[in-house]
Amino acid sequence: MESDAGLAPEVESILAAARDRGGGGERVAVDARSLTDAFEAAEDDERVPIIAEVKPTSPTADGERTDDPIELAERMVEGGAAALSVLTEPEHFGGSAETLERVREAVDVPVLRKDFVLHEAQLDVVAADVVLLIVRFLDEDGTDDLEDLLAAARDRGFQVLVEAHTAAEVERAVAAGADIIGVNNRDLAKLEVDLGTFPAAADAAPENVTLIAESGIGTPDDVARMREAGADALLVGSAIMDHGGDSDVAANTRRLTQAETDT
Ligand SMILES: O=C(O)c1ccccc1NCC(=O)[C@H](O)[C@H](O)COP(=O)(O)O
Repeated sequence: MESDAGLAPEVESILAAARDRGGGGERVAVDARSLTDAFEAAEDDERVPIIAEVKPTSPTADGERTDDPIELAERMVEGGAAALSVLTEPEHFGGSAETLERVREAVDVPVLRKDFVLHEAQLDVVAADVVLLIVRFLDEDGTDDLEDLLAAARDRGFQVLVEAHTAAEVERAVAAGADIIGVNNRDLAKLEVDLGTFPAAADAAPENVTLIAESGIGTPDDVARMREAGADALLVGSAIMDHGGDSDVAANTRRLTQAETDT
């Protein structure tokens, strides 16, 4: 990859580790649980479609959550999560492929693999229902192209969440053929969160794209703001995990999944 000028040191470190990480071995073949069906089921049940993230820690977290990730995942589903996201990045987020595998066995909702995939071989690490591809970190020297990775992921049976941060990146994702696009409110260059990001970028996506608002969402008011701006679903980590605390992740999830029904 070219120079990472302008990236926060933590992000440079994440990308350096991702470049060094190899792939799995055997080619993965997935019979994926449908993410859009899970969102529809949540809507039918009057739950806000939330992807709750099992994220033991992160460069911006206030501490670590050391409870059993499988129990956390099960409690998130009890709280109404339509889907789960599991960090598999080990060095900065405390994740692992093994955790994802165990979570996916323990729950029946779709599971997103959250990692920094730069090369096709890195898709062959673990079966998940959805994989993440981040526009900003692809199409650079030393990484595979977004289009090629999207096709390689679909060939293996994965659904693909393509992550953007600006309207231009949403357009890039659409041009590459993405049908599920996340707009990250966290600027991955500087690690700053601005909830104005999703509303500013969402209009660049056509109607037929499933749009997910990511990061920095913590309250029912934040849920309302993202939904009014066109979010079909929301990805929430820190506010549910309560890093450094020990609050009930089922209650934390329920507060957001019930945001449109509680008065
Ligand atoms: O969360 C971080 O600190 C972080 C740092 C560097 C790169 C990526 C990072 N997060 C990835 C994510 O997109 C979030 O885990 C996800 O959207 C949930 O965000 P939040 O609800 O704010 O925990």
